Amino acid sequence: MLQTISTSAGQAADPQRAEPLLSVDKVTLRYKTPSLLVTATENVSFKVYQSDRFVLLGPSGCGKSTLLKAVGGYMKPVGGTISIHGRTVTRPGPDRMMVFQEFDQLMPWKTVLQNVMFPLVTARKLPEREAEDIARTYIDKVKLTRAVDSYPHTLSGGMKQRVAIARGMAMQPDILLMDEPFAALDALTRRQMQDELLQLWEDTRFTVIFVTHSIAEAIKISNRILLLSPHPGRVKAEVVDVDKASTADGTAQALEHEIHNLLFSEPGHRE
Ligand SMILES: Nc1ncnc2c1ncn2[C@@H]1O[C@H](COP(=O)(O)OP(=O)(O)OP(=O)(O)O)[C@@H](O)[C@H]1O
Repeated sequence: MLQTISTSAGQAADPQRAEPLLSVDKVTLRYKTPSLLVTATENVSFKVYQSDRFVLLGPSGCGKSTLLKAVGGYMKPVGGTISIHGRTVTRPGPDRMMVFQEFDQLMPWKTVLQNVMFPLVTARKLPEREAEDIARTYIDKVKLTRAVDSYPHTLSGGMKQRVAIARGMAMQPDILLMDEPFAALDALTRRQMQDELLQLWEDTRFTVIFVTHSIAEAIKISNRILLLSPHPGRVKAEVVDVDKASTADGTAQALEHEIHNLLFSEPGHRE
């Protein structure tokens, strides 16, 4: 099992899949505030392939969300490049849809159907009829058929996250970017949503980058995990073939233990 962990700084390549969908190459990301310059990530490299369930994992402040924002095109690297299908990312686009942790990412004055249709009509410029058909398909996939005409304030947190996932997936992006989408849910709903996400993946084999600071969630959701250390975020190791490890008896716990040690092994570090 331990051979699935590579400490070669996010460069683990899969010879079976030569062309990565996304390449993050030596990326440094900084925030400028009036009083200081914060380096969120430094020299981070990784590759994401078609149908990967790629997890960015690390303690609070290691730059997971910042990396996701940069892949989304909302932030420009001060060093390095991010490219999709070989084209440098310079701005947000419908090829990268984001799902956030917050439950208020839906438009409260629109129904579930209207929320899911919105980017299809505005960004993809689809006719209403076609947008509605696609939206209904994805609303069915996330098991919200009966709530299609409901407004967000009448839905539970888990249902709202399902709508956000349906809205992202309906756009059929190259990559779905998920920033701790289940972190604000209760433990039971969270587990249920993880199972549903995996079922959706079995169904459509979409490519997803998923941010979490839960090691157990990372192991359950992913096929590959990038481990980041904080202040500034640097690649600590990459775990490949996670799905094989997590389905073998007792291996998931051993892997969880191993990842925990890798992430929190520095002297004096607190979780
Ligand atoms: N808008 C901002 N302005 C200045 N600094 C920021 C800003 N957003 C994040 N940072 C800093 O950048 C670093 C990385 O933050 P980021 O939110 O990407 O980490 P994270 O790994 O996603 O953390 P968490 O798990 O707590 O969400 C932190 O030191 C944070 O304080």
